[in-house]
Amino acid sequence: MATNEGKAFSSIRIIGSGLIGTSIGLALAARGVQVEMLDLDQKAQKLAQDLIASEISGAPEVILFAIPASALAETFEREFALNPGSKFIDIASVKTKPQVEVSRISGGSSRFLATHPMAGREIGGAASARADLFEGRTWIYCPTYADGAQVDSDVLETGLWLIKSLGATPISMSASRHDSAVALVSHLPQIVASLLAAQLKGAKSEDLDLAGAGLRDTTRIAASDPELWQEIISSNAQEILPLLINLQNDLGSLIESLDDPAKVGSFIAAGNEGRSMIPGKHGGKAREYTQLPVVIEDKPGQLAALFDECAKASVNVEDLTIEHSPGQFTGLITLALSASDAAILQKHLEESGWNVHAPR
Ligand SMILES: NC(=O)C1=CN([C@@H]2O[C@H](COP(=O)(O)OP(=O)(O)OC[C@H]3O[C@@H](n4cnc5c(N)ncnc54)[C@H](O)[C@@H]3O)[C@@H](O)[C@H]2O)C=CC1
Ligand SMILES: O=C(O)C(=O)Cc1ccc(O)cc1
Repeated sequence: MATNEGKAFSSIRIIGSGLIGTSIGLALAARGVQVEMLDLDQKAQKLAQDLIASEISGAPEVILFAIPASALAETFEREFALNPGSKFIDIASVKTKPQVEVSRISGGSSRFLATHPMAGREIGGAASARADLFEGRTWIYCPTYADGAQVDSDVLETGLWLIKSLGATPISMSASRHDSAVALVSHLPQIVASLLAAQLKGAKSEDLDLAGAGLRDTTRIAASDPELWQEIISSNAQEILPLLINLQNDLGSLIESLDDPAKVGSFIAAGNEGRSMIPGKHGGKAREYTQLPVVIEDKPGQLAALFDECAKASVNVEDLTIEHSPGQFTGLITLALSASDAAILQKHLEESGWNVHAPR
């Protein structure tokens, strides 16, 4: 069925039974799609297939490549020759290279949709897979090739259905635009996290014992797979290079200015500015919410009671954070709401005797 939600399908072969392939397989099987998992590594394939507990009958309607981009050309060529009636999708982290390689194969371009879910984890493998990995995330797709060729509409509609049924938001983009955007928002952060974490080599363990959330937050993705990332960075080097040169210049300026407090402050302020530009998890412009702090007692049922008050006041809580230290008898809940809802809730909580503080 072709609708504005895309074109549903009933069977898929997923080649690559790692983090992304297995996550897609889990989510599709939960929506009733028959899923066959393949992998060069028999153990990975068996684990993924056991987790997904599904099988296909007949030729797959869709073949999805969840493998490193370096393996795509050969795998696509083989599968395309064997399954001329199927539709082909990939999810690799770079998009120009797969499109160029597929377009070398006669008839390939129109049957192949290059896509990239902007979601993942730093730990690969089927064991890390999650069916909800793509919920609320953006997922880029590239319906047009650099030479002007177009992906067939049935392949496109099928890809859109897959993306939407996994809870992601599809974003259409050219492959070159994609590669330039992800150089900044994905590849540069990976490089910086890796460089930062590498500075810890040889550090004293008693120093590392002092590490707080800041070091963990800024180095989480430094745990990523070197083989996968060397390939991503090498194939997008052209887009990454100018960003690294900017970074090198900024680092050089900081080194020159370390004894100038005003200049050091302006580096930190520039970081505040950049950080504030990162949108919410659904993509799009960051929305400013009003933060309403509420101090609660550390006893069972307090959080549920607070949500009950939110329901009574008919306000919509957009987000919340909880700060609580072990041994402390209170916890700080910060609710994110629209400015008008924050004012309504503040009044309601004050009248009901809650320890609510001024919104900010
Ligand atoms: N890790 C992440 O967060 C994200 C990764 N991606 C992309 O997804 C793809 C897969 O990445 P992960 O699932 O993280 O890696 P992974 O390492 O968890 O899984 C990759 C799997 O592909 C298999 N494989 C490699 N070559 C193969 C071939 N020729 N035929 C069959 N199987 C083959 C490997 O044995 C492995 O099981 C990569 O292209 C990556 O750039 C995209 C978005 C996010
Ligand atoms: O773990 C994270 O936060 C990531 O950002 C993972 C990731 C890795 C590779 C991609 O192409 C997209 C996303």
